[in-house]
Amino acid sequence: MRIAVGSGNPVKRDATERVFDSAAVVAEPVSSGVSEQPTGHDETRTGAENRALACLDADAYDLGVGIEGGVARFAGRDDLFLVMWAAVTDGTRWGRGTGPSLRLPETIADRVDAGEELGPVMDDVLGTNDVAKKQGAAGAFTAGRLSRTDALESAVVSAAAPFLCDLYD
Ligand SMILES: O=c1[nH]c(=O)c2ncn([C@@H]3O[C@H](COP(=O)(O)OP(=O)(O)OP(=O)(O)O)[C@@H](O)[C@H]3O)c2[nH]1
Repeated sequence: MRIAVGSGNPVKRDATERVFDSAAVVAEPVSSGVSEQPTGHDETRTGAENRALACLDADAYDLGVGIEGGVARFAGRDDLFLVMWAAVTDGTRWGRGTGPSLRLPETIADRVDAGEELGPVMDDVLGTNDVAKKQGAAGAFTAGRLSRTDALESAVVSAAAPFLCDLYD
């Protein structure tokens, strides 16, 4: 079984390795086909699906895993959340799932609403470099209690459910 994860970001590979046999996981950086900072669940989910399919096809893998971070509001509410979607496919069957949603502090939400990408905004606010490849916004907002790898692991294992449980067949 060979499994591709469609990103060069090490936290996405780590999250995928926690769910599947780690020796089988290969990082394949691919395009998400959506904007750098996806907005809304639909665009974020589409980015995860595009990555899963693109990396599956990159080198005849058995499973492709796509992970996408985005920002989204819930119906009728003003506050903006960091959300994360994962998709898993073998080319025929699909699994999709989300990780936790974390409310963005207002000053950060305002900058993302104005068009900035969350990762660079977080680096600017925290005085860090590439925080999205380390603890992530999730780690910063939870004082290290929930790293980005932890959060993305939840999304990947949720998306993997149809490949883990025969009730979906
Ligand atoms: O889901 C997340 N959990 C986090 O804790 C987190 N911290 C920062 N970000 C940022 O959210 C944007 C979209 O993420 P993203 O998945 O499209 O891209 P990425 O740049 O991280 O990786 P990739 O494009 O190389 O695969 C990017 O600006 C990331 O920096 C997070 N996203």
